[in-house]
Amino acid sequence: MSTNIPSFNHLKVSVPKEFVYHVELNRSDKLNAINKAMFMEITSCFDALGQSEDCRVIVLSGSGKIFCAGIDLIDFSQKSLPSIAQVEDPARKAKLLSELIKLYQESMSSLEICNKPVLAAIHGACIGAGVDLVTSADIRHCTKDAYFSVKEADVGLAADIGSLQRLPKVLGSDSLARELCFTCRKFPAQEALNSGLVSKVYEDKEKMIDGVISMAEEISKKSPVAIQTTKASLVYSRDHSVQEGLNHIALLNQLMLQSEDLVTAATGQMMKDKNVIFSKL
Ligand SMILES: CC/C=C\C=C\CC(=O)SCCNC(=O)CCNC(=O)[C@H](O)C(C)(C)COP(=O)(O)OP(=O)(O)OC[C@H]1O[C@@H](n2cnc3c(N)ncnc32)[C@H](O)[C@@H]1OP(=O)(O)O
Repeated sequence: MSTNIPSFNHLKVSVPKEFVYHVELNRSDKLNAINKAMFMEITSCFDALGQSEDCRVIVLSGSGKIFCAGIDLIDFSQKSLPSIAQVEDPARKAKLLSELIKLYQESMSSLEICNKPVLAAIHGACIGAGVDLVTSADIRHCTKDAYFSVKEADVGLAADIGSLQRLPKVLGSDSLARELCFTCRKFPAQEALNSGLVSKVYEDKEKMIDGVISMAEEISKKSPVAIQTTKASLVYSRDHSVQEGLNHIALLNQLMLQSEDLVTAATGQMMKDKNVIFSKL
């Protein structure tokens, strides 16, 4: 299997199966707290994997004790904010803050913008920016010891990098989303499963990683044209009317239905062939 694996300081990228990339948050000594450098690496990583024809599905997990302890509070409060605080003029200060927020937003959104499905595997705890990150993923599974916490209000800010926008849509309950955002309470695995935040709970991390990689492998064997177009349509349709979504997919498929993948896949189905090979995309 010929693969191009990007390397980063705070992310570990591996290829457990052909076309399946595994991205691990890799700052376990700080419980994978996300500092500015790591925010930027997340953007670069998902942009690169979105472009790579060797990558069809991405698994995202955290190394060490927990999935993610949120934004790196030391980096944020002792480096990023003080450097902006030195600027006196409110308009110029606001411009710098806006750039910083947008940089963090872009990082979290890079999972959603990425044209490959992103499967998040969450263990231990998923706090603050961790929730922003996983609500931007396509599929979430967790271990039975996992909990989630929209922690921003506890650290004195309104969440501004995705949770307030995506969580209500993921949960389907505006009341529950507001409860979690206002109280910052721990939201345990079983409740996350019952409310649809995750779609599967595993006994432990090892079983979860095996299970999620196996699902990723299953998806990776399907037509990349079909999978990437399906993601584009699901993401678009979530924020548009049914008719706008239908118009969008009609436009995409007037192109994609011309792909060789349609004939290859349909022939494979008719022949009951489980090992259909699709060209790289
Ligand atoms: C523009 C703004 C954009 C985004 C904003 C996002 C907001 C958020 O993300 S809000 C959430 C912030 N995170 C937190 O409030 C969690 C803080 N951490 C904890 O509460 C605890 O660490 C814990 C997760 C409950 C785990 O506790 P424990 O098992 O006792 O481990 P610790 O000894 O506390 O931590 C080990 C080690 O990690 C460092 N660390 C943990 N969390 C963070 C963090 N968020 N930022 C920086 N560092 C963190 C902790 O300091 C320890 O480091 P040592 O060097 O070993 O002391």
